[in-house]
Amino acid sequence: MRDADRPSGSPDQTADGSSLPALRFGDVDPTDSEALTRWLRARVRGFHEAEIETDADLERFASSRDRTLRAVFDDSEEHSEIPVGTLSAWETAVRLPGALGSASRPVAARAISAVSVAPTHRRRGIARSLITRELRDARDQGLYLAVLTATESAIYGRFGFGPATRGADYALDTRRARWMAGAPAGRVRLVPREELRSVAPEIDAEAHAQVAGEILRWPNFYDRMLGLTPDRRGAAASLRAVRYDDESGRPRGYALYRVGASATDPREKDASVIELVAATPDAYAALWRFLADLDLVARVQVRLRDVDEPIAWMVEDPAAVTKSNERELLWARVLDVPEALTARGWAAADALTLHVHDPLGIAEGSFRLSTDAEGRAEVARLDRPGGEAADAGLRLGIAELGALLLGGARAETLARARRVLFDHREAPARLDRMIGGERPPRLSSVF
Ligand SMILES: CC(=O)SCCNC(=O)CCNC(=O)[C@H](O)C(C)(C)COP(=O)(O)OP(=O)(O)OC[C@H]1O[C@@H](n2cnc3c(N)ncnc32)[C@H](O)[C@@H]1OP(=O)(O)O
Repeated sequence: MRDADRPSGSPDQTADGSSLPALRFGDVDPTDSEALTRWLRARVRGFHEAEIETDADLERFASSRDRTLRAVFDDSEEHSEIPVGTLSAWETAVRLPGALGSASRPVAARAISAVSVAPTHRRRGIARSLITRELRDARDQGLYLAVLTATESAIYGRFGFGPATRGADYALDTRRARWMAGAPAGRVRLVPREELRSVAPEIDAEAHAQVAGEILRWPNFYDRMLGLTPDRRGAAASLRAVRYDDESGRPRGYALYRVGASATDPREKDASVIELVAATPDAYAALWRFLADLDLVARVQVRLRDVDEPIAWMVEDPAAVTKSNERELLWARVLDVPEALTARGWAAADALTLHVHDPLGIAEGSFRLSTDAEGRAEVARLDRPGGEAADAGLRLGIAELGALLLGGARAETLARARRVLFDHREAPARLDRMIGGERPPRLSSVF
């Protein structure tokens, strides 16, 4: 490779271990458009997506310019300027549960995405090396949590990620929708999509504070969601936006939807909801009623909602609502146990010992978790594991702790699955009471 062809950025070191010879790990400068394009070509190749050919294709990945782009290069390749491995990372805020009854708390976390390896280089440990480095780097930067959404759920448990939120899809049969309560007093207005751009982040912030699990959405997220970016303009032509204003005229919710031919019956139409965000129960009810009342529409379909979405309780006939495709979405990886446990709010005062195993050795240890009636926790590292564990102690992996942290999994269930082991039978239930669980955590977007 000629020097001029060398990828920009600064490959930092040779790969670790003899299993990865001739590979260089380095960061790509996202402000160098040629280097960024090469990185993106590797990324789309890894995900089997269409090649990057036009500026509009590049625009699809505009958020990459604000991220740390990791790359692995193979100098023995003919086109060695194109990475054989990619990973992107950025600092985000994830919402952890607040103390009982209070708002969820945004805490800093490393978000990881775009993990891909060239089809020619799979199963040689490249992804393992990229992910392990990223987790250690995040911990060294003082972050105590890493998060991702996965394409395949079998991959990330081995790196200490636990499934932390679950979501489900719903369909409402509009012909069977008879409402249990009267219509809210506010107003639903059809608005140009551009108009939602300024209010959507505010409504999101209010709605997301009511649940754990959401991550901070980035500016380009809104532009793309609303169809305002060049690559989305065509598809956005059929996108409609509505906003709900409460009685005082304050925007409290919005929905984005499109009406199209039904997948199940060509004579009918479905409303597919791209986004429905409600900061109040009135906003939620009004937006659903608006969607269900749309002429020509036989079904309203929504994706990635709560696992116990209220819509089924709003209609007389619960069978008018079909739930499907329940699945995990956010994966959480604890990098520092005391910091992560003290960052969330707790629901009951108690004390337990946790013996945490970490296959990567990043956050391993034994800890005494004490919570008080105000929802605060103190966590002490135990120097002599075992010595203080005469009381109820629990043994669990770091992935199980990640699943429990946001309240999306129950220690009792994990104990029955033998993924949480206990000295005293009541210990898992005590941990569950401390964790609480007013509303299951939820993430509404893939990243
Ligand atoms: C957060 C995100 O970005 S999610 C997106 C993930 N990327 C994709 O789905 C794109 C298509 N797939 C790929 O590019 C690659 O196959 C990757 C990134 C999933 C894996 O890359 P590889 O370099 O082959 O993985 P690597 O060799 O490091 O394997 C790491 C471990 O994961 C396991 N693994 C890798 N892929 C899979 C899979 N698809 N299903 C189950 N296990 C897997 C390996 O067996 C290995 O296990 P071990 O270390 O315990 O023995």
